[in-house]
Amino acid sequence: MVATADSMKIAGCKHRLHEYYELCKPRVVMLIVFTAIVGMFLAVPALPPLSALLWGTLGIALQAASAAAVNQIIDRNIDARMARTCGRPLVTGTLTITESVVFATVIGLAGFVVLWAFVNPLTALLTQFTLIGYAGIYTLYLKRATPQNIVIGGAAGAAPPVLGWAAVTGEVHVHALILFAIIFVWTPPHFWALAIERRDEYAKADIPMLPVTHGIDYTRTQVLLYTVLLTVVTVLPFAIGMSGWLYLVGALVLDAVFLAYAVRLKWWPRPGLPMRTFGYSIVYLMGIFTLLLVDHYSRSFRL
Ligand code: HEM
Ligand SMILES: CC(C)=CCC/C(C)=C/CC/C(C)=C/COP(=O)(O)OP(=O)(O)O
Repeated sequence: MVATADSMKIAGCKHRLHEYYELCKPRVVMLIVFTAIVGMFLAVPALPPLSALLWGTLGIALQAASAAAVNQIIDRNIDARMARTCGRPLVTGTLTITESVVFATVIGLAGFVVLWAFVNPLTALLTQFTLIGYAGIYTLYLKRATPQNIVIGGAAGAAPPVLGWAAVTGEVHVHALILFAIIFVWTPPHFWALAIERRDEYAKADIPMLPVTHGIDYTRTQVLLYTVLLTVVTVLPFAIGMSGWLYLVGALVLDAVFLAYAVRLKWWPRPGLPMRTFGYSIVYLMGIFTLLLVDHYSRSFRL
């Protein structure tokens, strides 16, 4: 009997820990942190200092997780109205608002202190602005105000490689801004592919996402146009000598597949294609940043 009560307590504890984990949007944050780490490695010809790498990664991850938690606190009523998000901890009530606010504040402050004390003030401040950009400007205002919400708000999601670069060098380099541009232009096709699939849910929740305000066909056109622009932007690292042939060839293959998805979505749409395009967008971004990294070291060490 005692053993059963204990094991129930442990199970309850594990469940709550899992809910805090979900509050951080862990899979999105992992990809965000990956792009920041690539920014750190690209910032120097050899290996970045271990201290900047470890503390920088920890600080950026804590602040990104805090931003995601604040997003869920602010959006709890919207999340409750959409099937995709109605299982979130603040909607189901497994976490209270107070618990979530305390959690988001503690990890956000911890992230800021880590960056300020062990990395550099520039990275701490830029990461804090990024948090405010996503949790404050995008979530609180843009998301509810304009169908261009994710184009403007995308700047926050695109900042992490710049943060990683700044963590290692203490400056914002033009090469870091090219990494920013890649994620910035990638965000609309990433999100609008999903929004096409979830159009009715956004309409129900009164969120002016592009497929709700301008229709699905117009959104498909925008996905295609941004994917074309993305192809151009992903050639820039090669064009300015930041990356080599290995990167260029790999990036063009990834671009060709993304374009094929976008073209099919526009002229040969069928059920399931928007979600497959969305899924591919994630593979694509991981692929582009992995190529940048591998190409960088293949050139540094003349592999
Ligand atoms: C304003 C910018 C962005 C918006 C509006 C957005 C929107 C979304 C949405 C709504 C989902 C949830 C899909 C679902 O629940 O099925 C999602 C998933 C995802 N996003 Fe984004 N995203 C943005 C930026 C980013 C950035 C910058 C990254 C990474 C660098 C990213 C990586 C991911 C990943 C990895 C997933 C899959 C998560 C999972 O499997 O649970 N997103 N995005
Ligand atoms: C380093 C740092 C502070 C980074 C912060 C940037 C960050 C966490 C960006 C996340 C992008 C994202 C998941 C947007 C979706 O929000 P949504 O509200 O439209 O999606 P939802 O409906 O799934 O909640």
